[in-house]
Amino acid sequence: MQIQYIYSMKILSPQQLKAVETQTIKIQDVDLINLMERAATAVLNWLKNHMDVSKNHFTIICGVGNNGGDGLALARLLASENSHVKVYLQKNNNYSLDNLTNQKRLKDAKIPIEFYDSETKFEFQPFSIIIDAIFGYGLNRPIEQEWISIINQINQAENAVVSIDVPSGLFCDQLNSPEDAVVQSEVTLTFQTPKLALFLPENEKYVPQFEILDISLDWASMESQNADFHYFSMDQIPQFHKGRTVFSHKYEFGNVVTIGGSYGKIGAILLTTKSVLRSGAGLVTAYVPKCGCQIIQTSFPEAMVMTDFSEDKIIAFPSVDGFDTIAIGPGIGTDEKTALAFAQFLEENDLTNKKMIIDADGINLLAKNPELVNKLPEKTILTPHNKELERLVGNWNDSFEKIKKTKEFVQKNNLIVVSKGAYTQTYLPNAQIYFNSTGNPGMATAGSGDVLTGIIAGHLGKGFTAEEAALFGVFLHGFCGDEAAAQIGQESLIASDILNFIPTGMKKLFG
Ligand SMILES: NC(=O)C1=CN([C@@H]2O[C@H](COP(=O)(O)OP(=O)(O)OC[C@H]3O[C@@H](n4cnc5c(N)ncnc54)[C@H](O)[C@@H]3O)[C@@H](O)[C@H]2O)[C@@H](O)CC1
Ligand SMILES: [K+]
Repeated sequence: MQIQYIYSMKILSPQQLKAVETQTIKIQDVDLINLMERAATAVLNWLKNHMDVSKNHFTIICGVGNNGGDGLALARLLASENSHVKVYLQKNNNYSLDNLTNQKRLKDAKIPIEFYDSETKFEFQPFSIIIDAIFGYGLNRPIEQEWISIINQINQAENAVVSIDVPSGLFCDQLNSPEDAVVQSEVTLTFQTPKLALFLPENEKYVPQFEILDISLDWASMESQNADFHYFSMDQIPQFHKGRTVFSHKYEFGNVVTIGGSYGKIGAILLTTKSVLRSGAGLVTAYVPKCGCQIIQTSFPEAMVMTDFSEDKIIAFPSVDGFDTIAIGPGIGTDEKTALAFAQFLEENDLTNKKMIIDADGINLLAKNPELVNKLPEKTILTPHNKELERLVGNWNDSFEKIKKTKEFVQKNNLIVVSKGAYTQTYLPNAQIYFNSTGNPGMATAGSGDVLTGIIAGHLGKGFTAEEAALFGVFLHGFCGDEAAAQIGQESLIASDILNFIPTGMKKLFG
């Protein structure tokens, strides 16, 4: 089978989307009305995959532009599937051309349209699904005062709300102010490529989840746009598969050392070390305080163990001469002696050709002594939580400030930062930022980050570049967490489950 390699899905601005739309129309020799029909059909198909549309009632609230046009076209398609539809359209004399065309098509199909204005009181039937098609990416100012009651009625209704393309009132690439009126969707069905706003924690109440619907916009036109933000999803996976051959031996897949653990926190470095090997690396050695030796040897015989001469914490780092990949941090603690040993390690070793990942308390040790950042080998991967990241780059007031500060930090120091959370953000030194597509809230659990560190270290060992290991490691971690959640649910998911599902996840991805 010929595998089509796709490097990334670009996250485009409204202006870029408009440009892609125009180029698609030209290249594919179609009209906008055809793209609108594709969009409405994609929404219809999504609905059909999730429910029996003929047994459902839909209240479709349309605006005056092309988002509204999508809603009108959807109303016609749903009616032809014998759904019950109630169509509301904003009273106006400035409709877009294709909105007008779809109004006519509804009239021809004898589907009534009820016009609303700012005074209208909607009567939502119980259980009717509200389709929000008021504004899409064309929003260029906050929704005006007089229309706020329309949005409020949607938000206050008990009904489920599905937003088309973007929740109405939400800006695609800037933050709304908290007092703006924005539709709170259950799910947003966004066309072709996700919009930046959908990833930002500030917008969680408007977009708790989204799905991307393919409407076959011209791929080359999308690729030709300059974008700083990308979405890393299934499409990028095949290129990351580096398989084994019959003559492969363990020394080809890296020699990784994991350095961490302290009394009471040996579990963290154990999870990391196991994940390294489960990810397909050849050899792994855990470097732990003496108290960790027996624990690791007993529960994970495949690992080698070296011990510090201290019983309960690391106070001297090992020689890393024979290792190509170094993972530092899980369970290591922030004791003064450990901090000193860490500083000495970075200052006295030539790490130029080493691949390195630092997590958890390793990051806190760095933050305590910020000039140590200069001693890290290039493209060292740091995997902080927000609190740990703040210690490195300073506080931020909103997502855009976080993005700016982290981007500067990464570029200045030639590092990679994996900022963990929903849609984990990976910042590459070339200023590109990737949002991850896998994972679930059940993975916000103790030890989950330790598993991620091991997965990334394992892939570094296997010969992935730092960029590949970070992006794919984050994806795989989320993917295995999703597999685990599918089997055992999110609520009781623990980090060992993510680890135990690495084989299932890898097999599912690569066969
Ligand atoms: N991406 C694509 O290629 C396609 C997009 N389509 C749809 O087209 C939408 C974009 O359509 P439009 O550009 O017509 O824009 P919208 O339908 O989002 O908005 C309509 C118009 O309202 C005006 N407006 C903006 N902010 C306002 C405010 N606060 N109060 C009152 N009026 C305001 C603007 O002039 C804007 O053009 C997408 O979101 C999507 O739903 C599809 O129809 C077809 C293909
Ligand atoms: K919308």
